[in-house]
Amino acid sequence: MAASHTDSHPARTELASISLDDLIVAIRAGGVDARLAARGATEQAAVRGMTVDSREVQPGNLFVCKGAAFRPAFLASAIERGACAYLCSNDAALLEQLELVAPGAPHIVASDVRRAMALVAPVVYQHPEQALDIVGITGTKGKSTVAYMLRSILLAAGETPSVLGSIETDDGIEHYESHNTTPEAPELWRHLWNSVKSGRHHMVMEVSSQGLKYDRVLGVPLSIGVFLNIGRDHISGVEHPTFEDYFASKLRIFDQCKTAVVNIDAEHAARVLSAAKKARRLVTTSAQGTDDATFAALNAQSTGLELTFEVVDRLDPAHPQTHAIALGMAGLFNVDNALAAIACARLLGVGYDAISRGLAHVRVPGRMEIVATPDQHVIAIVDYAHNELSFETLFSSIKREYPGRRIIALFGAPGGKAQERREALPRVAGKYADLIIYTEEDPAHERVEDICAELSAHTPAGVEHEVICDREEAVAHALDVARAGTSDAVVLLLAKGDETRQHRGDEYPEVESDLSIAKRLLAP
Ligand SMILES: CC(=O)N[C@H]1[C@@H](OP(=O)(O)OP(=O)(O)OC[C@H]2O[C@@H](n3ccc(=O)[nH]c3=O)[C@H](O)[C@@H]2O)O[C@H](CO)[C@@H](O)[C@@H]1O[C@H](C)C(=O)N[C@@H](C)C(=O)N[C@H](CCC(=O)O)C(=O)O
Ligand SMILES: Nc1ncnc2c1ncn2[C@@H]1O[C@H](COP(=O)(O)OP(=O)(O)OP(=O)(O)O)[C@@H](O)[C@H]1O
Repeated sequence: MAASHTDSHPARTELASISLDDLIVAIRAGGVDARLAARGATEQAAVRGMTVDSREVQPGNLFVCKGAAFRPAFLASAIERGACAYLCSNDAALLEQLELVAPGAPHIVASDVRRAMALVAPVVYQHPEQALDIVGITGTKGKSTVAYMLRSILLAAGETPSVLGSIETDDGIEHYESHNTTPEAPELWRHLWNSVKSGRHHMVMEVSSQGLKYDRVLGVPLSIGVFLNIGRDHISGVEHPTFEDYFASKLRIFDQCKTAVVNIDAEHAARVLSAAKKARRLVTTSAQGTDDATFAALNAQSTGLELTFEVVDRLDPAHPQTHAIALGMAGLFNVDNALAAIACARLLGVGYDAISRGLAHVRVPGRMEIVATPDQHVIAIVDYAHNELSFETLFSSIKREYPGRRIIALFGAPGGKAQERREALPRVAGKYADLIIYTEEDPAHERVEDICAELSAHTPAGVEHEVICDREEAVAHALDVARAGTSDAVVLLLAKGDETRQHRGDEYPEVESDLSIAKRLLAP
């Protein structure tokens, strides 16, 4: 997919200036009303780049005034930093306030400022999508994992894809720990532009339900849209009011993708498949080996240190092919994720040599990372699972993958939020674990002792458990207990992944990550 249109595109290194009139045309073409104000000053208003954050304004930027927490002072500061014009909503009181802080500044007034900023962003950033294959991945669980798997495969194939998701943002020019899974439209288009500027051909991005609902990805053409799974999550006053709203938001991914990749084993698959008809092409995956799927996995097994399976590839139905895959991660659910990554890679024209190498060496930070003693008596797994849904998936998978091993689980619960986890997590872990160790997990303004006492109180009767508030000490103790045991053990270090900070009070002090402690103590 990539090479055909990428190679025909000339290299671009600098953004051109765009007139406000051109931006108005783009907004109106997208069905949003817009008008230009302070026309007399517009000769100076040649736009180069744009932003929604006054703290990031560069000279020549268009500044977008939007948001619940927006203050006119942000515009004043944006102008001071060199913004040449602003975009705002058609609200008389707001317009009056903005005129006071930026008298005579040229601006565009739009009937829907969120959609308007998404409509102008591709024009400001000179349509970088024409030179990229953009892969969008949505689902309740597994988005980051699939993104990293696909990146690893593309790297093995000699490409350097950009990545945008909940863990990191890397577009070849900017590289940082992400704030949101899917950024606001102007930021997103800047990352697409940077990708083109740095000579990249692919953007692999996680697409959150919030991103879809609030038009952050409006107009971003996806070569491939992946729908992994859907479960109850992100339902709250500040996210989605209902499961229906959450589900419907996620299904919007099919409005903008050429090829849809759908996991047909997931719950609600029939509705997902029906929505996926909007895409020009449908490709399906199944880890249950079904003959109906375009990509199916057979004989999935864990060796303790890796997962192996065979993939049956029916992308060309007349010539199905089967390949052996080894994945350097734990968790049978990662076969679902690997199939999605394989499907994307194949659609992008990558062969099985690079697919096998990419998957064998993939590392997804803090997700099902394995550290073992040389004799494999103790296998530690660092994972990010932190809610009921991911605990249930993780523990049931571990029980099947490591039959006969003693299961020692270590986790806590965060302070000041998600109160129900204090009942749910011990209940789920208690069904599978032989020993649970409760410890610190971002206590914020609560006492770790109190949170752990609540977790202890909800532990099912008869399940052995301990409290060790100092997380480093707790991890060391879990590994010591496992090492000293007569039977082989798997130690699950949960919920923090490879995070290196604890949220204590208003501070975020640095701590050693679970992964680093496990490596130091088990495999120095
Ligand atoms: C704080 C908050 O709740 N913000 C939500 C709100 O944004 P908003 O447009 O009203 O903007 P705001 O946050 O009130 O800030 C006002 C504006 O002032 C600007 N500003 C601020 C300070 C300053 O000095 N100068 C300045 O210019 C800010 O850049 C911003 O543009 O309304 C938007 C929709 O209308 C939400 O997307 C957005 O969610 C924030 C970004 C957020 O973190 N949301 C989470 C729930 C989220 O999106 N999560 C998903 C992952 C979860 C999933 O899988 O669905 C994600 O994609 O990250
Ligand atoms: N396909 C899957 N099905 C169920 N659980 C999964 C799947 N993939 C990963 N998980 C679990 O979810 C956790 C988070 O995985 P990942 O970061 O890939 O998901 P995500 O969709 O990006 O999540 P988030 O939206 O929370 O950032 C993993 O640590 C693992 O426990």
